[in-house]
Amino acid sequence: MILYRPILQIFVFVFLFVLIRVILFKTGLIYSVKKWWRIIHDCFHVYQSFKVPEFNESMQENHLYKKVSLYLHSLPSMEDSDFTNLITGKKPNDIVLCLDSNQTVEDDFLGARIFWVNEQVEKSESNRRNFVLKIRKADKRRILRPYLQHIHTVADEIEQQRKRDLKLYMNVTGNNGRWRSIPFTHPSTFDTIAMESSLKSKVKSDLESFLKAKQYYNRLGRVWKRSFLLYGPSGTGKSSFVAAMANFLSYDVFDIDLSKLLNDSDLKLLLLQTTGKSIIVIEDLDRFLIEKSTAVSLSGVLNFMDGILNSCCADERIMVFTMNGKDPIDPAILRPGRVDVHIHFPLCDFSGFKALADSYLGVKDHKLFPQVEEIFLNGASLSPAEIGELMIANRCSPSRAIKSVISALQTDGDGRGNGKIGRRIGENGSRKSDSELVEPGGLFCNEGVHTVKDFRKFYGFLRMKSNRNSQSLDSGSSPKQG
Ligand SMILES: Nc1ncnc2c1ncn2[C@@H]1O[C@H](COP(=O)(O)OP(=O)(O)OP(=O)(O)O)[C@@H](O)[C@H]1O
Ligand SMILES: [Mg+2]
Repeated sequence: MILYRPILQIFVFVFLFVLIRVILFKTGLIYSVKKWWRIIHDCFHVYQSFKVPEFNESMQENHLYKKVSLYLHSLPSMEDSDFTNLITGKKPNDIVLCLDSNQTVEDDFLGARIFWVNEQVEKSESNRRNFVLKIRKADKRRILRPYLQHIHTVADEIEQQRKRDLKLYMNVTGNNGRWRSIPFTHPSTFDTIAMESSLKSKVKSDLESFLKAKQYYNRLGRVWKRSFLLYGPSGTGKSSFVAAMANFLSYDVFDIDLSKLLNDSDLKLLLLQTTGKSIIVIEDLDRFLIEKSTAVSLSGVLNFMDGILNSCCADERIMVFTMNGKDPIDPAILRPGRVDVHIHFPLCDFSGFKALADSYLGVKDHKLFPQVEEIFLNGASLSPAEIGELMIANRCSPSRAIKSVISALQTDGDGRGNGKIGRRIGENGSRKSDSELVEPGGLFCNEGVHTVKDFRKFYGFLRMKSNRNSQSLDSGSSPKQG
């Protein structure tokens, strides 16, 4: 009888509605309901799948795979997944979400629902990974292309952001083995370095295969590190190469200045404070070893090179040592295991000159090239830094730039390629005072530096400036570059 009364009916209805709502939301049953609803709904739709494999048929990396991975890991819906992995990020306090194998992530684009499955196929020895995109056939024509474009854009932005966030750490005297960091903004990439292209590709694939070899190193009982020795005369691109490696890997750089360390334990302390996914650099190691201008003992350096100190850290480390020459160095220091990859940075030859002319002057061929080639064949050579600066100084006129390189090769560069001269820029004690006389503004077009002597003054000035910068790091000056 009571139920027939309309007011009570409404009251009971509202009460039940609120009760069901509270139960659904409080218990999380709403998610199950939504899921079932979707399953039923999907029965009335036809889906189409697109696979994005990690490698193509010739086992080369599929760049789209990396972009999709970056994109998916940035989706807010990752947090709403039923199951996902939590791992530590690049910085010690970072926790990032990481897709689990066969996990499905949902995305919305222009009103269409899209599903991504992180597929892992275990085939005998090798693990194959794919992302599978599932999209309704009805939505495909409308959204597939713009959606893929959207992924490209977002992934590129994330990549840029990551690069922007890279840090250059330097050790500072009297700071108890502590690091000081500044943003790492060095623009050098493997593309901007004039070097044999096959060597560049080898280094890139060496780095990539090292990054994937964590389990392999573990199985062998080895610390997951890879050491590179970059050696060659001054101004041949060693420091630029380190920067290119960091940009390629998106790794932070820890630049250890041995002269600022007070003892071996300082070095240990510094190493223990480095984070994973980083490049640890010691520049001019030969100078420290020969001149003994550091308080760190040889065994301290060797322990560092062996990776014993790094063994407490599971994350990968790349170590890079630069030297002007490895001849005066005890071969034990450079034995395999301590240094895995040796890369020689020679003075410029004709092909290096052409690469520099292409990037600095935008000139692929020129009527003066045969003359330049002949001079190189006669054994003349200059460092890429010297040639590069002459080109920058005369960049408004490629002919004048090439002529200035020719005259520099004929005067200062004669025989350097044969090691007859081989003098390092900066060895000359009077260089600093010379360099102060040069106005950097005077380098530009028309008033350019035309001889290698002028250039050396300028280069000395840059080196001196960069030294000043690194000394005044505490006051937040720009990073040491080059
Ligand atoms: N192979 C190269 N390709 C393009 N640019 C180069 C190359 N080598 C040197 N340079 C240019 O010359 C300048 C000096 O190079 P860098 O500092 O890398 O030389 P380096 O070998 O580290 O010298 P040093 O031994 O004196 O430290 C940089 O501005 C860089 O752009
Ligand atoms: Mg250098």
